[in-house]
Amino acid sequence: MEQQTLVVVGAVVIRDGRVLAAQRADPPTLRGRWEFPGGKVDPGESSADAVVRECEEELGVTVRALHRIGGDASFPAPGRSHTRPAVLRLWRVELLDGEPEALEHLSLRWLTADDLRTLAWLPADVPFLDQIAPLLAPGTATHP
Ligand SMILES: Nc1nc2c([nH]c(=O)n2[C@H]2C[C@H](O)[C@@H](COP(=O)(O)OP(=O)(O)OP(=O)(O)O)O2)c(=O)[nH]1
Repeated sequence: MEQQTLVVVGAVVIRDGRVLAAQRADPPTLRGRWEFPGGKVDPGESSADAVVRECEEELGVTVRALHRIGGDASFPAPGRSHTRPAVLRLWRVELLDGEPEALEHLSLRWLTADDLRTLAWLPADVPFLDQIAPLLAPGTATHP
């Protein structure tokens, strides 16, 4: 039987020329790697709704989904979902209320264009960096 694709959404939050990156706490194999905050789309949920929900759960903030950035990037599905195809889908979001906090991550950083390449990203995120860099201020952040 054909398996339904697992869609993971990531939120691209940009403020003052910097994009928010989040450092994973788990699972142990991914701990310490960087990603865009987000997670799996629930059955029957739109990816836009999922990115809003995940920002509330993981960062404690209210956002509005604006538009997608790039296409779907395939990656090996996590954990017990490994027999299903999986894709990462990024949404640019607008921060409406709250200050992002690392409620489920090890840490958060606001990155300039030059900072972007210095982190150990999850592999599926790397192809998106070329599309995100032009949206950011150049230079290295003095306040990580
Ligand atoms: N959130 C997020 N996950 C990513 C990115 N890139 C990437 O490969 N992934 C992978 C890591 C995980 O294997 C999977 C997302 O799983 P997750 O554990 O964050 O999902 P979730 O928040 O729904 O968690 P859970 O309910 O299953 O515990 O997608 C990214 O930029 N953001």
